[in-house]
Amino acid sequence: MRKKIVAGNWKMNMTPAKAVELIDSLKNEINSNEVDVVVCPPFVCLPAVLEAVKGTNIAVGAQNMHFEENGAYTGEIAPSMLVELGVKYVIIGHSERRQYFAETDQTVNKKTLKALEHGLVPVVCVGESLEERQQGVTIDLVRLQTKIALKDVTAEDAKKVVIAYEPIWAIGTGMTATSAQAEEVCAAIRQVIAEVYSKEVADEVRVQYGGSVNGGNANELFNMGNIDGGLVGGASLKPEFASIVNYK
Ligand SMILES: O=C(CO)COP(=O)(O)O
Repeated sequence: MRKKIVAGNWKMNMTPAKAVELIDSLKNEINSNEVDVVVCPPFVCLPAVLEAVKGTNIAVGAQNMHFEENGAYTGEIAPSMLVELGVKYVIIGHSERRQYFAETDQTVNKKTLKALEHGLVPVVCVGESLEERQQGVTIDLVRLQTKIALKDVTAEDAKKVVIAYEPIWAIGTGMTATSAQAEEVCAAIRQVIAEVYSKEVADEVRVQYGGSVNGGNANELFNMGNIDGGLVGGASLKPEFASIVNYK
């Protein structure tokens, strides 16, 4: 049985002080061991958040990292820097990074490989735009994004990867995908993993849904057979995040 995983992507919000306040308000509400809980603050908030979550079940992720070990990449963060802090997860290839920061399926693949090499769990984001959905290419596109992200990843490593299906049209819009739409694509992601690796690997990989998840819709979404939790944006900045984690 796959353990559910609910992650909060804070995006470019919060300051270290505000981050600690949020963790303090969440930590008494989040105490179940049934769900893996992750918060992904901005880089500068990581030390404060890592300190604040000590003694809780909340793990910490980063929102991005570079695929090189170190070097002349002004403004970038290397995997070893995250590992040394105690970060366990890293979001890779969020649609906002693909859209605004020129990330491609190829850089997503390089980052996925590098994260795994460093023992970080990559949360690889895939998903279609509204135009692509209307063109009927959602499944083809998401299959391709998943395949390229996992190129050269071994079967053992692939089991550790989390895939987040985030339809771009559902992000920050309040237009959540229906549970049937989300389930269809998450099932297709699992199917392509089975084709590339095996059913055994596909059965272990966790596939999240992201896009306007909130306290009201988490329950229905997360109870679908192929949806193993969520990647939450806006609602992860509020105490509501606890009700998403405790969705049952
Ligand atoms: O992009 C998202 C999480 O990575 C989803 O954002 P919202 O939950 O704000 O729609």
